[in-house]
Amino acid sequence: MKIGFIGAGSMGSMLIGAFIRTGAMQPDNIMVSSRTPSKLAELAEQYPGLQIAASNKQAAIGADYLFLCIKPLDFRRVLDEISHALTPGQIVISITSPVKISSLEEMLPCKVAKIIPSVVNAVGSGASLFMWGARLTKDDQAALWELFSCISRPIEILEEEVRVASDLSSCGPAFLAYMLEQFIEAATMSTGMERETATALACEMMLGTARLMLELPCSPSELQAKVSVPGGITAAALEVLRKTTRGAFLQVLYTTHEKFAEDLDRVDSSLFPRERT
Ligand SMILES: NC(=O)C1=CN([C@@H]2O[C@H](COP(=O)(O)OP(=O)(O)OC[C@H]3O[C@@H](n4cnc5c(N)ncnc54)[C@H](OP(=O)(O)O)[C@@H]3O)[C@@H](O)[C@H]2O)C=CC1
Ligand SMILES: O=C(O)[C@@H]1CCC=N1
Repeated sequence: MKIGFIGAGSMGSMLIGAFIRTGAMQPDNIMVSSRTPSKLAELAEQYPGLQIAASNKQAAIGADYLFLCIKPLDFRRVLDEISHALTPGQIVISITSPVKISSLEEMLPCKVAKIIPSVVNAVGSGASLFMWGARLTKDDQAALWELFSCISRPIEILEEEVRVASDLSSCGPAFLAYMLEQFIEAATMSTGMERETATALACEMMLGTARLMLELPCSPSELQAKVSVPGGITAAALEVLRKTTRGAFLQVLYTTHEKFAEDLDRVDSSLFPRERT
């Protein structure tokens, strides 16, 4: 088994670490290439046995799975480097939402899957969003599903809904971290509570909230009702929160979708500069 990774940035390193820690991959089976050699050296030091490729092409040659953990506008260059080295039986996994599966299938001779991870997969939590390319067999799909089950909860989505799904699953940790930051800041500033204590309380609360909603299960409104004693403190504070944040997430989604539409155009022009411009 050979597993190639191109791109050892935030997500490439996260996936490698998560797969190794759960035993889903052995370092000896992994070969990584990236632009900045120091990041590769760090990974090799962290995971003895992990192989550093001299080029993207070397990472691609013979890989059963080849993960492309690069940003949208880096695809053209990387695909040019690796496309002739790939063969029909290999599986390329792209983790990048605005690069369409059909574009990858047009440019590569192999099978393609689009799987969007989330930073929280680092702790075996969160979802991974699955979109299948047309050339994958049922066995390929089952094997990829099993692999990602080791680090996440795989969820199949339509490629057309990748933006909103990624907003919830992959951008979501940043959005919620921002809100927790506000909450913690308010707690420490208004009462003098230690930041460490406030952070621990907020994090435990967030973990428990998500678990309760999934495991009871209960809806967000049901959970609000459970905590809000009629005429009590939570109900009063929720009113303030509703007034001050109403419509915020609509604005958030509007922003991500607008940026995504621009990215789709930019990626398309970079992948097919002559044909489609
Ligand atoms: N961050 C997140 O939470 C999530 C990100 N994604 C998607 O994953 C993709 C990667 O994101 P992320 O890891 O955060 O980005 P990073 O910038 O952290 O990582 C990208 C990596 O690709 C490397 N790279 C760039 N060009 C080349 C090249 N020509 N050959 C080889 N390596 C190259 C970069 O090298 P260098 O170190 O020199 O810059 C960098 O290490 C993006 O498309 C993003 O949308 C998806 C889900 C969640
Ligand atoms: O910020 C970004 O563009 C990426 C996409 C999903 C999470 N991070």
